[in-house]
Amino acid sequence: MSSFEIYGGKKLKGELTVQGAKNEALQVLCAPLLTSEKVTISNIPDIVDVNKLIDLLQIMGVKIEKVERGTYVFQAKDIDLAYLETEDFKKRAGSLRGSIMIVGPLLARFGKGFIPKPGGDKIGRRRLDTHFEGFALLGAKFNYDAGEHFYSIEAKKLKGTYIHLDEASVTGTANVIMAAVLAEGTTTFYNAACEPYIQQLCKMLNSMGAKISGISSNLLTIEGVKELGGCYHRILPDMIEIGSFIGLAAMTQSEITIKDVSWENLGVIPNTFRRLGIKLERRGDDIYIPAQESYEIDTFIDGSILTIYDAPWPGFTPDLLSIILVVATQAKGSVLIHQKMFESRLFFTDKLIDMGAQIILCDPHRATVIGLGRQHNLRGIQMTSPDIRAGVSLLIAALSAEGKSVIHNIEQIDRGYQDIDIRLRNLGADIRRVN
Ligand SMILES: CC(=O)N[C@H]1[C@@H](OP(=O)(O)OP(=O)(O)OC[C@H]2O[C@@H](n3ccc(=O)[nH]c3=O)[C@H](O)[C@@H]2O)O[C@H](CO)[C@@H](O)[C@@H]1O
Ligand SMILES: C=C(OP(=O)(O)O)C(=O)O
Repeated sequence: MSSFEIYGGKKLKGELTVQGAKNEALQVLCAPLLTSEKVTISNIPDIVDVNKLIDLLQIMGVKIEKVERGTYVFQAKDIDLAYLETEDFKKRAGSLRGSIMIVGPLLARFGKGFIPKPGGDKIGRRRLDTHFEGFALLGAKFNYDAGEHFYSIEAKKLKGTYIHLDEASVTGTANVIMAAVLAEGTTTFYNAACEPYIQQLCKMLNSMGAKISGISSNLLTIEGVKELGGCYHRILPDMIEIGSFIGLAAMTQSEITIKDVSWENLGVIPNTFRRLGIKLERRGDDIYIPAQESYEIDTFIDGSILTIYDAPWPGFTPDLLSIILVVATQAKGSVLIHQKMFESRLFFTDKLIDMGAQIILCDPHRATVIGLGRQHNLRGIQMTSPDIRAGVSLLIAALSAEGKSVIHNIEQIDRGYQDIDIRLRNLGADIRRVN
């Protein structure tokens, strides 16, 4: 297990280039399974989860050619369906969340799909009902082996229909869309998730020949087509990484420019950080964050304490709430953080409390942060990263803290942040990877 050793309290300065979005990559990497033609994808982040999915696709029979770092050509001509019932498949596919999205394309093109209980962050219950309810409405039969935690699904033919999912699941929506594009007839899909990840997937599928309308809304109309062809697709910059960098700049009182962020795809993210009192400017397609001695949390209009909570897009993404929470620990004022979607994502606050932060964990979903307003600094400690976003939040806390911190289990951070230690060192951070 590797660790980061950090000596905090240094102001950083410089420019950061954003990697391609992890959660978009995990979706669009599954789309080449829908065609026998070549699909080129660029801006693929070089991170553990994405590389695991690329390896899995290759073992399944997809021909993969690396053009350069971040750009690959995929061709799914001969897929080894028998491999999907092996122990090796179960082990590999079960080690990340994104593997679940191979099921929709496999079902649509080959009439069957298999998946073990997928991995990903242990941040609370993460059900898959929406995925399989959607497939079942399209006419598929599914079977769940509770002993083996193994899902199998089958359909001779998928038929377009009206689908209204009970919740706007991100990966569930991606999966059902990829099944519906090759179904016979029209699918009307209501309560679809519409994160930029999904919008990007839909645009990519349309350039492969699919007929999806309503993109960026929660009502999609998908006219099934007989087959799809190749395309070129470029992944957007990772909005979660962008939010993490805004938090990093504020916490470490650093002047940082985040390059080429694709502003129009950031939704409420910049304004949510502004509500913590953080100054940030739009400069072309960059975000400029000046060095700020202090920042003060807004209140609601009536003077009551601000609440920041997650919601499906266009609401605030749950993946940035841990970052918001850590940034609030050094603000002036108080804020209630309400993590509605996941019930185990706020437990990392005990580490921040050990570092000297003032936080009341009200229940598994809610934490009140009473900002220190720089009255005193956080202090470095030894800690273990429980999940990807808590991991980066602890990293930001450590970079702002006095003295030495050690963060263990950084595999969690490597799952989603490419070369994070190298990029931080380029800004002047004192961070070292120890194996
Ligand atoms: C690989 C990937 O893309 N992972 C993302 C994806 O996971 P994933 O697609 O697994 O998450 P889902 O969108 O299915 O749902 C996440 C959780 O939120 C709850 N929920 C969801 C929708 C809703 O309207 N109400 C509600 O309460 C679900 O019950 C579930 O517990 O979306 C999550 C929610 O944005 C992100 O945290 C993950 O980073
Ligand atoms: C929860 C996350 O990832 P995953 O769904 O892959 O576990 C995340 O990216 O914050």
